[in-house]
Amino acid sequence: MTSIISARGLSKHFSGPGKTTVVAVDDLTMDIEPGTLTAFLGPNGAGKSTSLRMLTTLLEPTGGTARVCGYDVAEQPAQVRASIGYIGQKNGAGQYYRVRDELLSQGALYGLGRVERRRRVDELIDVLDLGEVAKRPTMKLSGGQRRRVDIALGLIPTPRLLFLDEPSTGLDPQSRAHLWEHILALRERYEMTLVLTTHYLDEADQFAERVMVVDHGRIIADDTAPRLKAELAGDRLTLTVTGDATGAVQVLRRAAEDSGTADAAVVTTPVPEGTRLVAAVNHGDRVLPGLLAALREGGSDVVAVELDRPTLDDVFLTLTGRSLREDRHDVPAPGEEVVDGAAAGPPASPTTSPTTSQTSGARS
Ligand SMILES: Nc1ncnc2c1ncn2[C@@H]1O[C@H](COP(=O)(O)OP(=O)(O)OP(=O)(O)O)[C@@H](O)[C@H]1O
Repeated sequence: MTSIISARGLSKHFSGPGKTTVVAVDDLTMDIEPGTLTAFLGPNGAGKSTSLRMLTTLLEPTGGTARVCGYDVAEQPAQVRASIGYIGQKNGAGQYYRVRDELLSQGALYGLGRVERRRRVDELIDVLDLGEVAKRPTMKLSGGQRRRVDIALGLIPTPRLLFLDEPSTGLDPQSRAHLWEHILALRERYEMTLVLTTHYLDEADQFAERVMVVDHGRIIADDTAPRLKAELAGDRLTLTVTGDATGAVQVLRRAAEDSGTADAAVVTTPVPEGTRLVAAVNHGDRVLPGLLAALREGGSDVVAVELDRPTLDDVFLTLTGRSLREDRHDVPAPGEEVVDGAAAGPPASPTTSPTTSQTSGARS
């Protein structure tokens, strides 16, 4: 199948403080198949937005090449922009305009005729569940509703490929879940390819078919979430045993080694009932029955068992020695203002700017 995105050695360097260079993206090489949902997952400053901004032609790469929807991002930016949608991190709808009017203006900007424009806007209002707020000015909407208006703006020209930069950041869990329902429904309805960035481990885990883990500008892992978890982070098995735990430690260590885990160390902690033993094992569900039988045979008395499945955070921890959760802190990139709901007009023209709901000035 022909890739809808194909990047080779894409990189972006910025000038940092003094005479330093910030390598924001380093040698990004990947192919993305049409119809897939890919998530770039990584901590603040990992290079996720910069990657998206190069692929959407908002930033000129320092090196490397990329083709998006069959067009070269450097040589044919107008064609790339006409084929994609891009929803940036900031809210883009004009604060004082009513939602429906804002969407209609975007339709006019993209050259849709009056009838087609209305049809498209009404369809998006319906699909994105904006009917109740369609006559309200954007500034009177909740964060989740505004994000849905942003997405509607980005979808006016029916792009085949939609880029979303942190679509749900800052929303409460209920609004996030609601927004995701819409994103998934839109994907199905318009058969779009989606590429998004996120800090949320659960979102990448649950919704993306492919997770690209990014750290310090590089892709450090790229696979489905189940495979990343199975291959890079074992299950965590916790046993509580009474009496002398020496034999149980040996049995557990052997089981962990046999399961092929990268680190078969057993951590022991005294607890009121006896000793708690913790080890990483691969395929804990399959290991557990045999392990319990071996412990019983060896005379160990197991009083409690817990099996924790790995998360993508465990994957990140294995790869980097750091937790994504600890890395998370909301800081703006240099040169970026923190403006909640910053008003930004629609793109200057459909051929000079991508379908964006964000001010499209490059950061470089
Ligand atoms: N215009 C700029 N000038 C200098 N450095 C920049 C600029 N834009 C981004 N950077 C730096 O490039 C690196 C990658 O930034 P980027 O915004 O791509 O990260 P990110 O993974 O999207 O982070 P976040 O999750 O916070 O949005 C960071 O070190 C950032 O500070």
